[in-house]
Amino acid sequence: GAKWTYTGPEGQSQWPKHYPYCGGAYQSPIDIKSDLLRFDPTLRPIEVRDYNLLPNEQLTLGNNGHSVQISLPSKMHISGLPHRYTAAQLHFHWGSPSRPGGSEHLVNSKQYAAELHIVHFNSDKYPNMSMAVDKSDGLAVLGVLIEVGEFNPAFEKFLKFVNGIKYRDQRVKVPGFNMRALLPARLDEYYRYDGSLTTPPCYPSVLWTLFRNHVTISRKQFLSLATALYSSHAQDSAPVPLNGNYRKPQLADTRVVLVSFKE
Ligand SMILES: NS(=O)(=O)c1c(F)c(F)c(S(=O)(=O)CCO)c(N[C@H]2CCc3ccccc32)c1F
Ligand SMILES: [Zn+2]
Repeated sequence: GAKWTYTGPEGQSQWPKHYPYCGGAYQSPIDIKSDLLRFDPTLRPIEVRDYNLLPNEQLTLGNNGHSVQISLPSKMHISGLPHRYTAAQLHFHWGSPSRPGGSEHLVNSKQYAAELHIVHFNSDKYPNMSMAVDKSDGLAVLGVLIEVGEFNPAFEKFLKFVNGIKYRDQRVKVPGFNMRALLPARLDEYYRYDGSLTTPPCYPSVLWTLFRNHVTISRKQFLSLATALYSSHAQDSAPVPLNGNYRKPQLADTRVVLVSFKE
């Protein structure tokens, strides 16, 4: 589609001009405030299946100009939701060295340093992401909030290759690793709400699961994410740094955020 950015003349306030859903209802991310929460005892622990990839199962790590993404094998999936959701890709949102806040979801107006999204599609009903992406029951995204703190060995499995994908449309193969290690320990504690893609075309097609507990990466790891990448092509004369790739919180309207945990 047409080019869009997070700031500037094609920035997020302009997205609805070319992508009408971006100005519509059920938009993500949101600021998850206490007064929106409702405890739901029927919310089961998230069960991730076949997330433990072996080194010989190579993954494609890429810079798509909007984020750093890893394409995921279709054996990876979530069970325990109303339908089976098959993994498609994971990507990140982060801030910049000068403004370290870069998560998309906020919790009681606290913005974290970064956020991981693992995108899945409803493979019970749709053959692939493209057919699922604009359906109200099409997608399920797992969100993990990221803080700067302890070094994270799981993140290092791909962060050590980011210098090979500095520019838009560059891709490298990386050895598979245990994707479960990217998630927090407790998969039974999470926020759940109906929302959208946080990038154009902003389809309201996402069942959001944001884990209650954050994970950490070291300052050095954060800086490699926030300083290594460009949203411009290698041959472009003016390199455009890729950071601050997060959408601002959208109106919750009448939406309730279900929580799987008390207090
Ligand atoms: N925050 S989010 O989860 O809403 C979200 C993104 F923020 C994001 F950047 C991407 S992207 O593919 O890296 C770039 C623009 O689509 C996707 N990609 C999705 C949307 C469309 C599509 C098609 C195939 C594989 C993945 C995706 C995404 F679902
Ligand atoms: Zn995302």
